[in-house]
Amino acid sequence: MSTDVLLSVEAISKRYGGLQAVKDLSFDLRRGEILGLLGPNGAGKTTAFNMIAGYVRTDAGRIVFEGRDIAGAKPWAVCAAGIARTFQLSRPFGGMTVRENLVVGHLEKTRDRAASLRMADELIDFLGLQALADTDAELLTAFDRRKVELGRALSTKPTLLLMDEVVAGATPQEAQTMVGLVKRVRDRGVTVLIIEHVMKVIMGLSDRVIVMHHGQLIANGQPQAVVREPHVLKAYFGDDYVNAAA
Ligand SMILES: Nc1ncnc2c1ncn2[C@@H]1O[C@H](COP(=O)(O)OP(=O)(O)OP(=O)(O)O)[C@@H](O)[C@H]1O
Repeated sequence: MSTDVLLSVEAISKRYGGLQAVKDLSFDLRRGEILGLLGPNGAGKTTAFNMIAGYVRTDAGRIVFEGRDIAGAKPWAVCAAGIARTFQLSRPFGGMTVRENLVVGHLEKTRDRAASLRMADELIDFLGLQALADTDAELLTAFDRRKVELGRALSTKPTLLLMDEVVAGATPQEAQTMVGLVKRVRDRGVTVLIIEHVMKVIMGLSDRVIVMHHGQLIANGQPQAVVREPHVLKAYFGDDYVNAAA
């Protein structure tokens, strides 16, 4: 892993009416790392994520990607700059096969149909979806739809991939498969920022984790060390847990 900073989030904030969803959030993402974003429900993770992806406008702060401030850029411009995302709820295009779903994102960038088809087949192999390549994506299991979702994000050839809860509702075996896939995504040279509730998954996957609580960053470091910090335990489990553990 290099120490080269790919993304620098600098004091971003977002308020919804009386609620400060994200407050002065700053962190760096190094090229080639898998960074886990943790935090209890309502901590502001999805809002922060959506600000980076251009789906939510920042009230303040800068989001510097490859040296350029992209705060306020529209989702398509963020994608064109090299940032792709997956959604919590996978929504492949129905009425289109798995292969067609994977062609679309790439075709938008290149307009080269032959190259897009080659790339789709390469992604189908990568994701282990060979047997389902010609199946309507709407007919897939929830987990296979998630794989297609990942494939669609990868089809745009991102430098940075933002992943939102990729193992929600998955069986332990499926979660294991997804962890392996995300590691191989990184091995392809893609940097990953991942929101995940399942602690075991994030611990096994992340090079580093950051923790949000009430819209603010409360921890940043090695997964094993961060989850032992008393204020992180308190944010997750409340005072009783910390007192009981003491
Ligand atoms: N569009 C919105 N309008 C008003 N309030 C919002 C909006 N989006 C999020 N919020 C509020 O902002 C706070 C942060 O929400 P956010 O979804 O970012 O948290 P989260 O950490 O992703 O939570 P979860 O783990 O439950 O997905 C919450 O209190 C939420 O209710």
